[in-house]
Amino acid sequence: MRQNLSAEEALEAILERTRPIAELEHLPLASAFGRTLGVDLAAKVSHPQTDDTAADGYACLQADTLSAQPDRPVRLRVVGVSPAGRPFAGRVGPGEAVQVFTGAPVPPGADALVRVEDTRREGDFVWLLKPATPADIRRQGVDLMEGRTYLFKGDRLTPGRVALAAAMGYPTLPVVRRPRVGILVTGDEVVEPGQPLPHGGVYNANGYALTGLVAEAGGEPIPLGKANDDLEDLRTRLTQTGPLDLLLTSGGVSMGEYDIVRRMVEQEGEVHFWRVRIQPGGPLLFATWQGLPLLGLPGNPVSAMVTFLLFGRPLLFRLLGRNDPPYQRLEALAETPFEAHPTRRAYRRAVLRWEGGQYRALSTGSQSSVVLHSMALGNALVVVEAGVPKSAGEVVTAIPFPEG
Ligand SMILES: Nc1nc2c(c(=O)[nH]1)N[C@H]1C(S)=C(S)[C@@H](COP(=O)(O)OP(=O)(O)OC[C@H]3O[C@@H](n4cnc5c(N)ncnc54)[C@H](O)[C@@H]3O)O[C@H]1N2
Ligand code: MOO
Repeated sequence: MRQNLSAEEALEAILERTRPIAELEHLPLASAFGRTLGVDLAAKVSHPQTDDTAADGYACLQADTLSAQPDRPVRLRVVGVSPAGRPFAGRVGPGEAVQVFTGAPVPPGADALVRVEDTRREGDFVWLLKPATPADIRRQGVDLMEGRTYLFKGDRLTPGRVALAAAMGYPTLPVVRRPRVGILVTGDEVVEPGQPLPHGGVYNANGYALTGLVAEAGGEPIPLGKANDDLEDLRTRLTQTGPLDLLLTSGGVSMGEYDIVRRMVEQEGEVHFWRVRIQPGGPLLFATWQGLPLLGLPGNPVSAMVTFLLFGRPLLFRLLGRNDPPYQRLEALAETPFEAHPTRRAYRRAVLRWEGGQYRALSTGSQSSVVLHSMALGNALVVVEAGVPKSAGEVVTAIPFPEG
């Protein structure tokens, strides 16, 4: 078992043991938002399918119209009308024009367009007050070329990408099956909200934090309830589940004799690492137990959430095969000091706001791992390297919390 890893070493150890899920599901477009595309997708059609018009007006031969001016308009004979979806069947010849509407294919023979506001209609004729130009012709394939790949395996399906898949002709999309993530909280003292709180008890916050974080990261949260500080209870709850891709536990990973998650995986599994040089989240544990990866998150609510963001979310992204980074980093101006830890990298909770053309980071106050309200009040972590405190006015690196 490796111990006291840096955050980078811990992340690498997790990712090198995690393979993307190969199973795909085929979903209708409207159900695919937020999912991860499972294959590269090539356009089934070109868009525009053929050269078409970008404006309402008259299509004609540019050469006929070069001398047109408001006081010396050029007259053309209108030989047809073509709305979008109804191409003109004939051919435009010299001295002729076809009235077209936005999205109509450019009539054969025509090479330019004049907008309707630059014309005057008179019966079967139209007066052009300006020369026609090709500027309002949209070229075939300027958006999509048939056969070319525009969406890639691992792309998160944003509204723009689902719309593009629709434009490319796909009614359904192959998406990666969501990772099934079992979530187990541990601790004799942990009580469900709604129950009376016994002396020394604490309401289960972590189970809900992790359910939300897993769903937001693209996983399927599977709550496994709570195990008491008892090996048998823990084992039973972790085995009475359907198939899972990952086990997340909260609590029971530090030094105490009741730290049963750690004891169980030490006895019955393979511990890949325990303890990372970060704060909060120092006691983080990663193991394989009964063939399943198990990420043992520390019980303090802030520690559980921060370690999920830094390690659990990248693990889920790897299972999904996602292309985008699991979290962003940006620079911000510290508005308050951010304390360092002497030997570990600290992740301080902060309120990040955009003002005066830059991000500014303000500490949420007490940085104790028990202060869960710092996660509700704050919207980012400020990274403080070991032994290097940040003063107000310095530039810091911030990791915004993912939306959702
Ligand atoms: N002697 C040492 N003690 C501790 C160390 C250490 O290095 N040496 N590390 C401390 C750190 S740092 C952390 S973080 C915690 C992590 O401990 P565990 O993961 O074993 O967690 P527990 O002891 O079970 O619980 C810690 C804390 O969190 C509360 N908790 C637990 N589950 C929930 C839940 N579902 N919802 C809300 N709150 C929860 C629990 O009541 C405890 O207060 O260990 C330190 N100790
Ligand atoms: O690291 Mo513990 O995670 O400080 O509370």
